[in-house]
Amino acid sequence: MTYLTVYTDADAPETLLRTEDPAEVAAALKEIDVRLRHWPVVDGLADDAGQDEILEAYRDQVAKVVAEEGYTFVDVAQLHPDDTPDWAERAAAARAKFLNEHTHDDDEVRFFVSGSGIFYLHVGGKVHAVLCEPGDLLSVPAKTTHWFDMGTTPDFTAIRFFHDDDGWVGDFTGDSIASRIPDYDTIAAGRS
Ligand SMILES: CSCCC(=O)/C(O)=C/O
Ligand SMILES: [Fe+2]
Ligand code: NI
Repeated sequence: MTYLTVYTDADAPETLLRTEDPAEVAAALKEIDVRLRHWPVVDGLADDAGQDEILEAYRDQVAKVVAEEGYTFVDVAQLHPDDTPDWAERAAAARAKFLNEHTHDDDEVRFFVSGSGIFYLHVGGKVHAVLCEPGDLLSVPAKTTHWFDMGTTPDFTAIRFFHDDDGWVGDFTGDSIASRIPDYDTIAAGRS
């Protein structure tokens, strides 16, 4: 279930809202032109399922979004804890890639197949921290300033939709706001 926390973007951010109520979450996101939909989760997909198997499992839903919204490239981003010696290093590098505020020329449309992660949407003096979980399809308009935190122990699989065949391209704003807002680990731990 999606968990939304809203903060002010002040030097000392204040919490304005915390909710898991689906209607409240959807309404708060609609105010900033962000769309949240839900797809039934396909059972039985292993963490080590490959991209083709994942896309096949959601073939009909993906095809509908592609047809309706004109995406030309769809991929799967995923990271799950393993016992390889370089896991901690790879996890930290993957986390760091998205951890500073950035924009995209394309929409950010992501479907959570498994695990979780938080999209922080910085709009109109507020930061909406959207903790996405399996079944959540989040659509963020192009140019929205945002960042993403997968936490110190990343564990997620997400389908991503692009209008650009180059896939993920981010423009970093240089704003340090991400360092002032509670991170994934803090928000997840404080969720009651
Ligand atoms: C959960 S998908 C990986 C993160 C990503 O694609 C993005 O653009 C974060 O801002
Ligand atoms: Fe992004
Ligand atoms: Ni996992």
